[in-house]
Parts: sequence; structure tokens; C-alpha cells
Amino acid sequence: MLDFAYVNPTKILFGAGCIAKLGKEIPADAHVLVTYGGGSAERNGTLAEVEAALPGRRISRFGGIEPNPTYETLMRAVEQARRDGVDFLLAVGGGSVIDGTKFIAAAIPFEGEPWDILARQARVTRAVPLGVVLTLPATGSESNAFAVISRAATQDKLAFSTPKVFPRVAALDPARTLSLPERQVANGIVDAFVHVIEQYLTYPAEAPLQDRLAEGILLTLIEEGPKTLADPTAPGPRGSLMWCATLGLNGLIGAGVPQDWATHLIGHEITALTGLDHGRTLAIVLPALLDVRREAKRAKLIQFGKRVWGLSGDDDSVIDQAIARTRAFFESLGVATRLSAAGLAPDLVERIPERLTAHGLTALGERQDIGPDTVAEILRRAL
Ligand SMILES: NC(=O)c1ccc[n+]([C@@H]2O[C@H](COP(=O)([O-])OP(=O)(O)OC[C@H]3O[C@@H](n4cnc5c(N)ncnc54)[C@H](O)[C@@H]3O)[C@@H](O)[C@H]2O)c1
Repeated sequence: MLDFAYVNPTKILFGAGCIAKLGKEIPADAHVLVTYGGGSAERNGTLAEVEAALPGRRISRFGGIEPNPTYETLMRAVEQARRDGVDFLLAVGGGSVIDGTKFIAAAIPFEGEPWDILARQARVTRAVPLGVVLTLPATGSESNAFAVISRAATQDKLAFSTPKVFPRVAALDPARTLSLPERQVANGIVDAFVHVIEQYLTYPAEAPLQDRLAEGILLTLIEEGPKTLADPTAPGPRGSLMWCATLGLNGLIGAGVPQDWATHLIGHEITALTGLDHGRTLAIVLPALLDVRREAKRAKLIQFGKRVWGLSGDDDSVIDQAIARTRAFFESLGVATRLSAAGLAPDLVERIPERLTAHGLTALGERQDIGPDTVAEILRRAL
């Protein structure tokens, strides 16, 4: 096992009625800025429920944080929060609202140009405290220190991470996700699945517990994901999906093991250029990446095939079938696994390696040996 330090300070409140408990977690004298997205939280009553849980606080709102949140929109929230003297942020939404709120939290006290937090990885020494009401199980952002922000003007999509933006508290009420369209639920299943794969499917590192935890999440997603799509009104499978997604990227399964993240970095560039949903980019890249990287990942691909997909036979056939079953799982959720099937142009094979190079991302993967040529090969196999 690799050396590691692990901390996760987010208090999770899970279950029906957990939003009402937020009042105990947020200072009684706080000026709270409630951030949200396109309005579903307003329409389905989540915002009203959140505000009812915070009696006595001064509450302001900032809505309209778009999917793949943009610097341009978020800077308007930063101006509003600075002007109003906001001292607590409460994100109500999915990964986009949460990530956007993390950026707002870091940008409010930042001296200088906040885009540098992303473009130059400028150090964040302070951030306004934040909490989350999760409405879309997928990213794990409700309980981690990462955020991914886009800049519309330059078609950049860049990530930053700092412990300062760990949410203090996250409320996970499965009922608040039941208004999600099928497409977003499917995207969330794929996103959570690929988060686990990025931390599991690398090379053996004498970390059997992390492997079993990862396999447990993958098996649960394979079992519960289709159930939650088949009956979108059932809170049980939806709750399991929520908890899988949170544990998939809250630091636990990634502690002490090598991590890949090439699928995500390639996927971010695809979203930045085409606007395709985050989860859908992953479903296209991952099967092709596993195929190209089958030798580098050989031992773990065999383990994945046997333990997660229940395969047997000779090693090469287990690897072939493991990749095929993963692709078929994504397809069964209604998520395309080819650039062509998602309606994307083949010139991405050249454009994505160029964009990664422009962002200084020329050595990806758990061994940092995926350069622009390998990225092009992965995308060619995803055509
Ligand atoms: N911080 C991280 O660790 C991390 C990890 C993976 C991805 N991301 C980023 O997160 C973003 C994607 O987040 P996401 O997949 O959660 O989707 P999202 O937040 O972009 O939301 C997708 C859509 O679903 C709608 N929606 C959300 N909740 C709803 C509900 N309950 N009912 C109806 N509609 C609802 C939103 O308004 C939006 O239109 C991307 O920018 C991605 O890069 C972050």
C-alpha cells in the first residue's frame, strides 16, 4: 500500500427529512447565500424546504449556475457575495452547483484574479465555509475537495482542489433526486462507476481492502443502477446510488492506491469543446482507454473481470469480456459509448490531444505515460 494521509471533514446527513436538520449545522447568525442551478430546486420545493430549515438567518439567493459552471457566471455570484457580506454558502444542486459554489467560496476572499486558482493553481489560503443539499447523485463533490470550472470565452475546463472547500455538511435526501430526468440519473451512474474505476483499475498495490471497497461500490452500481432507472419513484435504490456516488469520490477508496484520471482529463476536454455531458464523455473514453491500456492494466483488468463481472476462462478472454461488459452496461443505461453515436465529429481525435497539450497535460495515467499520441489512439478506438 502507498503512504497516505486521509481526512474527510464533511458531516453527512442522510435520509428523508435530513434537510430540516441543517439548521443545527449552520451558525445562527450567518448570512447565507443559497446557490442553485436552472430552477428545478425552486420548482420542486427544495429551496423552500432549505430556507425553512434556517430560521433567523439572513438568506440571499444566487440562481442560474449552469451545467459545467462557468467562471463568467460564478464571478457574478462572487461580486454579489462580497457586496452583501455573505459568510456561509449553501449549494442546492448537483456537481455543477456544488463545484461552482466551491469556486465562489475560494474566490470571495482571494486577492488577485480568481481564474488563477484554476489556470495557475494559485494557493487558496482562505475560503468561505459551505454546505450542500445534494439533488443529483454522481460526482461525490458533496464530500470532496475538488471542483471543475469552465470558462466560456476560451473553452477551458479546468480543475482545482484545496481542503479549504470541503463542504462542512451535506444533506442527502433521496426524495430530492426523484425529479431528475432519466438522462441525468444514467449520467450519474456512469460518473460514479468511472470515479471508482479511476482509483481501482490501475496496477496491484497490495491494497486488498481498497480493492474490495471499490468492487463493492461497482457491484452495487451494477445492481442498483438499473433498478433506480426502472422505478424512478423508489427512494431505496436511489438512496443506494447516492451513497455509492458519495463514497466513490470522498477520498476513502483512493487512499493508498495509484490513481489514473486520464479518462476524466480527456472527458473534460470533450465537454469543453462540444458541451457533451460529463458522464457521457466518460462512457465514450473509458472502454477505449481500457482497450489501449490492456497490457499496462493487465492484472487489475483480470481481477475486475473475475470479481466484478463474474467472468472465467483464459486471461485474454476475461479482459476482452470485461471491457465488453463495461461497454454493454453503459449502453444498457442508454448512454452512448462511441463518439459517432454521441454525434461528435472525428476531428476530436486531433483536437483533444492539442487541447491537453495546451493545458500542460501531456503525461496522464497512473504511470504518467499517456502522451498526446496515446490519447489520439484512445479516441480513434472510440470513433
Ligand atoms: N467535484 C468533483 O469531484 C467532480 C467529479 C466529477 C464531475 N464533476 C463536475 O460536475 C459537473 C457535473 O455535475 P452533475 O453530473 O452532478 O450534473 P449537473 O450538476 O451539471 O446537473 C445536470 C442537470 O440536472 C439538473 N438537476 C440537478 N438536480 C435535479 C433534480 N433533482 N431534478 C431535476 N433536475 C435536476 C441540473 O439543473 C442540470 O440541468 C461537471 O462539471 C463535472 O465536470 C465534479
